Amino acid sequence: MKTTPVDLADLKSSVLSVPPLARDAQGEPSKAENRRMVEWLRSGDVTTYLYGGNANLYNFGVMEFGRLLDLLEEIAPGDGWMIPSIGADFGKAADQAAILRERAFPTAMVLPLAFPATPSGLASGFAKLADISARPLIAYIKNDGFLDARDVARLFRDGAISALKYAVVRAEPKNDAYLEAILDAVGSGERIVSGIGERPAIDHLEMGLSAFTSGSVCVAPHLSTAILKACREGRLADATAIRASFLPLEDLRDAHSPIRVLHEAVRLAAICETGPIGEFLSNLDGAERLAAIAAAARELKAKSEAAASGAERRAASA
Ligand SMILES: N[C@@H](CC=O)C(=O)O
Repeated sequence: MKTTPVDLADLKSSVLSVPPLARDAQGEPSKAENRRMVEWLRSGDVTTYLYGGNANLYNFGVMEFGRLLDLLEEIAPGDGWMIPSIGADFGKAADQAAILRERAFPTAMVLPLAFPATPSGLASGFAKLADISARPLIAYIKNDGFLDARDVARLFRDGAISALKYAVVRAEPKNDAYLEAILDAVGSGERIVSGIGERPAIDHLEMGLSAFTSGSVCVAPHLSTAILKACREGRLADATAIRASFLPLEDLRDAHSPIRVLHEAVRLAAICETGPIGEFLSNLDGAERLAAIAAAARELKAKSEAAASGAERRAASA
């Protein structure tokens, strides 16, 4: 597992997968099933695993946190970068940051608390959490104005954060005054990752962001990696064509809850048995809805497998 400080190459080198957390029938995180998830991602050259919203860590207890960190260490590939999340409220985040201080994880992401919180209160809280954990953290902006752009720049300068996950949904991702203000204040997008999956990722990379996070990468890692690679090589038409394969599943995620649909999609595509989704959420039901998710997830996974075997064939004949 990567234990060195986060550098620019770490942020650029892989899609940042945001996996669901597989749990057993008793609701305990399952080492075997989460390992299957990570191995499938690794087969598609995905080396970064960010356990946050899709893992329902918003509702994960402090007393279980150490055991989760143990599990993440155990299932991490040798070159894997595991990123746990802390929070969302300050008190829970501070308790988790104290646990993190004793561990080798290079960073953790702070889950966003929209209420009760103010931009300046969040900025000073982030600095305290970085002190408690003794490492720079990853900030996660999901709502307009969550943090002041100048505070984001200051948190970077002071070493309180090493990256920002930017996830404010816009009808037109390139028309985003808040993101522009953050980019102006920080001076570059090299430590900012697009945080809303494949849909806005190409536009965000064009705007200078370094990479993107994704839930659906858990179904189709080879294709998501191909989007990142195509963007890096300036093949935007190729990236856009590959992205089209993700839209049926992304549409279902947007319609019925991104977290809940992903949890079932991974199971229905036979990637791993995800089990119960965790407290304060409930697994999706409804035969018709699950059938639609299964069809979209299986088709997307099949395309990822086809891309993988095409790449293997090309490598063998080269
Ligand atoms: N929310 C997005 C990106 C991850 O944070 C997704 O699940 O695709």
